[in-house]
Amino acid sequence: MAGVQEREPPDVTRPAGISNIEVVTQNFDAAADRIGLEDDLRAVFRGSYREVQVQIPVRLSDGRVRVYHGYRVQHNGARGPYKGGLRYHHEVDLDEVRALASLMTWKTAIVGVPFGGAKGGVNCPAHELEPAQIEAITRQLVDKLDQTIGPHRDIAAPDMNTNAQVMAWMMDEWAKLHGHEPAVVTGKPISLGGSYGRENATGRGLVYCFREAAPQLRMTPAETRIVVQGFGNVGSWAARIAHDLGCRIVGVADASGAISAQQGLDPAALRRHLDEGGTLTEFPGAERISGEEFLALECEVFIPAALGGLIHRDNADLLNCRLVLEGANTPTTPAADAILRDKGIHVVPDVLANAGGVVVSYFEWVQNLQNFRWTEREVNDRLGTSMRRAFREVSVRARDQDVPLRLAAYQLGIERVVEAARTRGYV
Ligand SMILES: NC(=O)c1ccc[n+]([C@@H]2O[C@H](COP(=O)([O-])OP(=O)(O)OC[C@H]3O[C@@H](n4cnc5c(N)ncnc54)[C@H](O)[C@@H]3O)[C@@H](O)[C@H]2O)c1
Repeated sequence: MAGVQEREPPDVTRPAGISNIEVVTQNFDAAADRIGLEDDLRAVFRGSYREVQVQIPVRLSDGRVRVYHGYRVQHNGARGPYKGGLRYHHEVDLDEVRALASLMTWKTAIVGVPFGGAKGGVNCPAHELEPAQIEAITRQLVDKLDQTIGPHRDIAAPDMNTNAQVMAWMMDEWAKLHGHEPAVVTGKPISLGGSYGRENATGRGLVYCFREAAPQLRMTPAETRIVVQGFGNVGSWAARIAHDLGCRIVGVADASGAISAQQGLDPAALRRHLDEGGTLTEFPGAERISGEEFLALECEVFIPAALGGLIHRDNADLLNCRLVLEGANTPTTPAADAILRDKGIHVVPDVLANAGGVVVSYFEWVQNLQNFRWTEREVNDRLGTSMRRAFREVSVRARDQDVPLRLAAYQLGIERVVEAARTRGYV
């Protein structure tokens, strides 16, 4: 299939002029071509099984009512209950949620957890809203998705601008309608049945992937400089865990700007600085740099952990690293992927690299269903086992077929989902 062309992005540090759904569809088609997936089956997996859109009116502090849209897309449930995060962001729309739901289908299959793929979102400007308004939006969303979600139907988790508190409100609202059932969401606070290790699982999973990839690329933690784009849950935990391993964090960007520190910065101190109300660019001991300088920072590992589409046709050539570990979903467009490949930069794709979150979400769900809590050590060890196995299976496929890890990962994921759907008689 001819690739979808990227439109002109506004500047090199803004997302690409190609949507998440176009990126996911191109990646899916490339893998479907390689495994020779028939056109009729392709049509099933290119679309979603169920898409729900609800209206969420909220009264703001100025007394006006503002109407937001809430979405839940269930892409495919052949391998188990639907599973996927919930994103609050003013740019959320149905196409973005569709793309992220489809990614979840392949991701759960690649790491071997028995879930299907789903995603949800509300197009609200989360940073401008009071906690009480976020709570009201969350409770309305659960009421309106009452028949769509459930512990054996569709289980939500945090994503951009949602957190353990939002999951606690979801669980509480669900309990009013159906009785106490913590397994309806994952990523909950520990006090409400959350799992040890869930909060940092995605970042930890990224570091497990780094540990697998490093020997193949002759890298050692002590000689590894890391640049992190996005310093929220995923980026800040990946930075802290990699720093503990001995890596040097030499650049960080968030929505407010970018900094560099060739001698390395302490990501735990940076997290505290931000939590106490400081801004990234005022962090002591680091130099404020432009978005373009940030992308061009010399390092071994670049970790995109913010929005989709931030590495695209017009800025991929700036990257000055040996390995991209995709913490964010769809951070690299297909055109950028090709540019990175030509530059000899390896990419551990989102569907593998950031799967640690859904793996530990699965562990949390299992613990909730068993009413039994594992220790943090058990959770982290089991996460390591899952990530190592997935990384090795994808690497073997990539090596045997001489294809990039992304293509190999999608092929494995699609094959597993198609097999489950066929065996169940769904297709
Ligand atoms: N939270 C999880 O468990 C999880 C799991 C898998 C994938 N992801 C993906 O990881 C990404 C980040 O998720 P999160 O939960 O860490 O979100 P978050 O809201 O905690 O953090 C997002 C970070 O990105 C920064 N950011 C936003 N726009 C930016 C820009 N243009 N340039 C640089 N930084 C920018 C924000 O300032 C913030 O630091 C998303 O793509 C999400 O889908 C998250």
